[in-house]
Amino acid sequence: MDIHNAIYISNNEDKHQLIDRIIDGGLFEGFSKLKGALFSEITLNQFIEEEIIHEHFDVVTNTKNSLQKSSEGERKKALLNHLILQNPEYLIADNVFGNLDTAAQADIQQTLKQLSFKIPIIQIINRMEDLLSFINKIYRLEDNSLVLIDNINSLKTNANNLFIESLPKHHNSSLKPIYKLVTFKNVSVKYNDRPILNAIHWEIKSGEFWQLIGPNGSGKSTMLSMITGDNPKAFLQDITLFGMKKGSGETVWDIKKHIGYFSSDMLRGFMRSDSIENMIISGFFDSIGLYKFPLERQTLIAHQWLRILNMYDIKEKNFLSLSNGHQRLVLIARAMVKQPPLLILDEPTNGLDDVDAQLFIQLINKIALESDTAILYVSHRHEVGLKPDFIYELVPSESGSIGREIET
Ligand SMILES: Nc1ncnc2c1ncn2[C@@H]1O[C@H](COP(=O)(O)OP(=O)(O)OP(=O)(O)O)[C@@H](O)[C@H]1O
Repeated sequence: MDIHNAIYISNNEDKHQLIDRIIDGGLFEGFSKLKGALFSEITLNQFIEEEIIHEHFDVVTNTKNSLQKSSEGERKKALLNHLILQNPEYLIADNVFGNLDTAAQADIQQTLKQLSFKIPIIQIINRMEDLLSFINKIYRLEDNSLVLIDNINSLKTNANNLFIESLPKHHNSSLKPIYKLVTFKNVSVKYNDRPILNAIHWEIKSGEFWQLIGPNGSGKSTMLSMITGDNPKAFLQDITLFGMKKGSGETVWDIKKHIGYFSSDMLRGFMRSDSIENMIISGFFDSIGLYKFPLERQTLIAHQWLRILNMYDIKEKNFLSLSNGHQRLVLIARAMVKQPPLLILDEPTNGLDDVDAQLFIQLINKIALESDTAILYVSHRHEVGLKPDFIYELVPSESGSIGREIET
């Protein structure tokens, strides 16, 4: 019946403006008269804000939790069901698979396919592998107009190896070397009597590169929050972090000084205007944006990172003027300047386009190869080119997820 369109955009394009133009009917004729729905993280964030302000929730998840307390996957499924119930006359589907595991992807794909028999769907994509099977036409934006793409392969680009400079040599003498960074012994967690993690035994040692995988809701974020010190449930467990037994009087700062952290959510709502250079230096102070005066040594290390990223010449530029992909590279440098024993990357490529995702992966592999920092990379997506040493998988069961190490 209907024609289903996709628009391929890079991280340099203004997605909000694009969505507004679709809704106004400026890109596809007749849409201004129809009632549309937007399946996007933009809509999800609006509902989450509503929940916070009004303390009631409109969108109900499978587990009957609020969106705030739900996993990313649960949120997306709940949002799509909610939107369909509003009987839209067309749907804009943006970053459909971001943060979804394989089973949830198949589920959402199936729901959208059913919907495509009834209403037109416009998909906004920045990863070609995310293209929905029923899409008839693919466009890209050129000078604000849509240009039809005849050959998908013409979009495939290779990010060349751009990070040539070596990483700064070891200099962080304030932390004593620790071999076992994270030890979980028999860790089990429940929320409201619902078992989430079941007897997890896991260890991350110095310099190791781990990927943590598991379907939506299996407890990956829960595991991370117990490492970063943000989850009170960790106090009841046998967990040792950076040589300190959990609950032995350690402060959150004792833990955080060992960790560099990046998540694709970090910049949500970030508006502060600061230079790229200051953004990197702020990693020494665990702030986002610079509020203190740096030491000369700290500035020099930040300059080394600017050269690695090929951004030295633009170091005075406003961080916010960079593309989303380049902002993430800067935030990795920010997380790395203090040479943390552990770098945590939580769904780091969510929302990146193909080229920027390749660049990002290159930088992470380089850090794994050239530094003593251990890496914990949490993601559903199998990233082509990512080279972890070990994979830890959470496998859900009635009595909570069990963990196992699988072949890389
Ligand atoms: N504070 C909380 N109160 C109640 N339930 C919670 C809370 N935090 C998480 N949960 C539930 O625990 C389960 C595990 O959530 P978690 O976010 O750790 O999973 P995940 O593997 O990170 O999922 P995703 O990949 O979808 O982000 C989910 O079912 C979630 O709804």
